[in-house]
Amino acid sequence: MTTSDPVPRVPLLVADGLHKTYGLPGGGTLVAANDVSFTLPTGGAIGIVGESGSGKTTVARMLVGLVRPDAGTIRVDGRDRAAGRRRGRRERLTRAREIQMVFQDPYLSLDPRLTARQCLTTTLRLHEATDSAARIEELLDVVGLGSREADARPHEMSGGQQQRLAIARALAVDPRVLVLDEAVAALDVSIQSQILSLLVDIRQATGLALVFISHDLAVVQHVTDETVVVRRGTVVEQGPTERLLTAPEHEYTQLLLASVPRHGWDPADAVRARRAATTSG
Ligand SMILES: Nc1ncnc2c1ncn2[C@@H]1O[C@H](COP(=O)(O)OP(=O)(O)OP(=O)(O)O)[C@@H](O)[C@H]1O
Repeated sequence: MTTSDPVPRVPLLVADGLHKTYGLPGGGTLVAANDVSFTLPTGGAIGIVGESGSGKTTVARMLVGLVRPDAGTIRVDGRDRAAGRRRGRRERLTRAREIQMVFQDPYLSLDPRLTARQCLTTTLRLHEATDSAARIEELLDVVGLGSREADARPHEMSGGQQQRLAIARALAVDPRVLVLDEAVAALDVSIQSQILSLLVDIRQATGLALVFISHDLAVVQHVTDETVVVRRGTVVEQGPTERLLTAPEHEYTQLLLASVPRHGWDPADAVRARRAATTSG
């Protein structure tokens, strides 16, 4: 795995000034995303990192169209994703093909009644794509699922196998961008690394661009070139992932880094970093 492979510079995805405020049940409002902007080149990979509640999922859901921004635009290949919102089924399918999402909990996102093969067939038919046996075998092969898993239902698979199927389902429609929201957070570390290296391989083989969302800077480093650090809905730092890991400028990024357990790690460092980040607001 490497974070230094050259990527083409053509902007594929441009998120500009995304803003989202939620109404709270007891009255009042909460700003979950405040002027969030970033650019993803064709075949690039960007991380969105922050602690729980920092607004990462809100940004992910805006990208795929599950949450409507109050302000801001999302463009893929220069085309505003909000433009086709009110049009028909074909337009919706086109939009879905641009950006696909993989969620944290594959079990909840998969239909429990369908085998892996049936899941992929259903997705391909929905998108009016070729649902040939060869295409399904190809997708299963890309994510490393064998013939046993092909005929298994989600409850007969491990968490890692379920997440592989969720990735295969997302890839089935040949998306330009894959958004992964805490996609490895629920998996144990050895399975996490398998899925991360699978993503790196897929990106290299297909030129698929990735938006990789995680609370964990250590995880993001394996798959991304650039990272956006979000705190309470606001971008506090953004730059090459390697630079953020070696020379983080903002106290909050320093806190995230200090919180990653590693060789010689002292939890007291994380406590000190949190104190510094809290003092700085
Ligand atoms: N539908 C909603 N209505 C009201 N508040 C919401 C809604 N969705 C999210 N929030 C709030 O917005 C803030 C950002 O939530 P979001 O899920 O985007 O953060 P996150 O960084 O993805 O956190 P996590 O990693 O825990 O999922 C949180 O304070 C959350 O409670």
